[in-house]
Amino acid sequence: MRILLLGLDNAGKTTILKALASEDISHITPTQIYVIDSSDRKRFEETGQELNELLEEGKLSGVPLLVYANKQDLVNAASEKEVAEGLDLNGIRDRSWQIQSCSALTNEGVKDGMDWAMKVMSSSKGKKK
Ligand SMILES: Nc1nc2c(ncn2[C@@H]2O[C@H](COP(=O)(O)OP(=O)(O)OP(=O)(O)O)[C@@H](O)[C@H]2O)c(=O)[nH]1
Repeated sequence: MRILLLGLDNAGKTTILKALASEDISHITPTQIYVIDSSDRKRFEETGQELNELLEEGKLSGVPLLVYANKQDLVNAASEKEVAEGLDLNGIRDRSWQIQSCSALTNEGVKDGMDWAMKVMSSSKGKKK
């Protein structure tokens, strides 16, 4: 049971981990979770490039991807749709993926992302070697 929690510096990974610590995540299997600081638009291109490199990593091939559009509590946060467009997520065709807006600070949306991860992993159980 493994989750990769990735993202640029300052995206909110540690804060999401802390938010998740109060949730039951004992049933999660390999899922890639990518964290975006939705308020930091000038780094969308950089974070998109990093994500694309990860998607090309052979060891992560086919691994479901959850993108947390974090820091939604900030007034200047980009919406889920804007983040998806900024990172060209609609071009991802080789795996299940989902974007989830959240605020690790207020805990909003964090569990919804995990619920998706659990659902997608339980439905793909047995399909992987
Ligand atoms: N407003 C707001 N701030 C957040 C949120 N999540 C994280 N932060 C803040 O953003 C900063 C970076 O958060 P971290 O959780 O340390 O980010 P990280 O991705 O672990 O950063 P690195 O250790 O640099 O890789 C901290 O000041 C957090 O308090 C959020 O949802 N909303």
